[in-house]
Amino acid sequence: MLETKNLGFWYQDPANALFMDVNLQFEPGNMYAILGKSGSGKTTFLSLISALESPKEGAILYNSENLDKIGLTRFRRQHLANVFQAYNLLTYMTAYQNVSSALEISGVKKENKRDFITESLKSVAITEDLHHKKVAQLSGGQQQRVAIVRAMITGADIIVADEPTGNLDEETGREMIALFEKIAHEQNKIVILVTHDSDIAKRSDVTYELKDKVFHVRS
Ligand SMILES: Nc1ncnc2c1ncn2[C@@H]1O[C@H](COP(=O)(O)OP(=O)(O)OP(=O)(O)O)[C@@H](O)[C@H]1O
Repeated sequence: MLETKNLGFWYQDPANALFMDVNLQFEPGNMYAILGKSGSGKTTFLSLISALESPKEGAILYNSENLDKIGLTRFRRQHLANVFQAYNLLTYMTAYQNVSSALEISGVKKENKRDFITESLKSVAITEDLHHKKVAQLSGGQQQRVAIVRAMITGADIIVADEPTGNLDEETGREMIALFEKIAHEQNKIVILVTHDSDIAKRSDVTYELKDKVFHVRS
């Protein structure tokens, strides 16, 4: 479980803290949505639980251990995968090569790497005719799916994404949400999505809304 304990954060001035005393829990098997007005601090919160920023107050624990103690780099490499808004793909490489490089970077060993990559791409509806196309030639939704495969195959138990449906049409956005849901429910991962998309909030298991510096649980 990932949890925050009395977490507080500000950039320059403590008097202008984005949030204080945040105590939230994120459990495997659930998809979480984080909502809030533009500028409220959602992306900042995601940076904190992704160990890209350090708390100004309080702590973030993973399986009861402080991230500082686990080591921020180690936590990021072993436990967390980030699906960035810009998809974080190597655009000059093919879909297949992108997944292959993610395996190499994360140090995950697979006996039959070729089959594993092919099946992983097929599992998110990237058909075989697309596997050897450069990702720059794929549609936004297809690129997003390749980015999700990259996140899935690293073996990370926590998948985070900032506005994963932001650049997609409604139908592709819905497919993406279904995919994240599947990762949470079938692979027992913690999925945390920052979003303005009310469809994601409806489909998520738990929604936290950041309002007036406080996270509210929305049912
Ligand atoms: N590196 C930084 N240094 C100083 N202030 C920052 C920095 N990054 C963000 N901010 C400020 O912190 C506040 C929260 O920003 P953040 O990006 O977390 O909000 P958000 O809720 O994700 O917004 P949006 O929905 O528009 O993406 C904003 O007022 C922003 O200008």
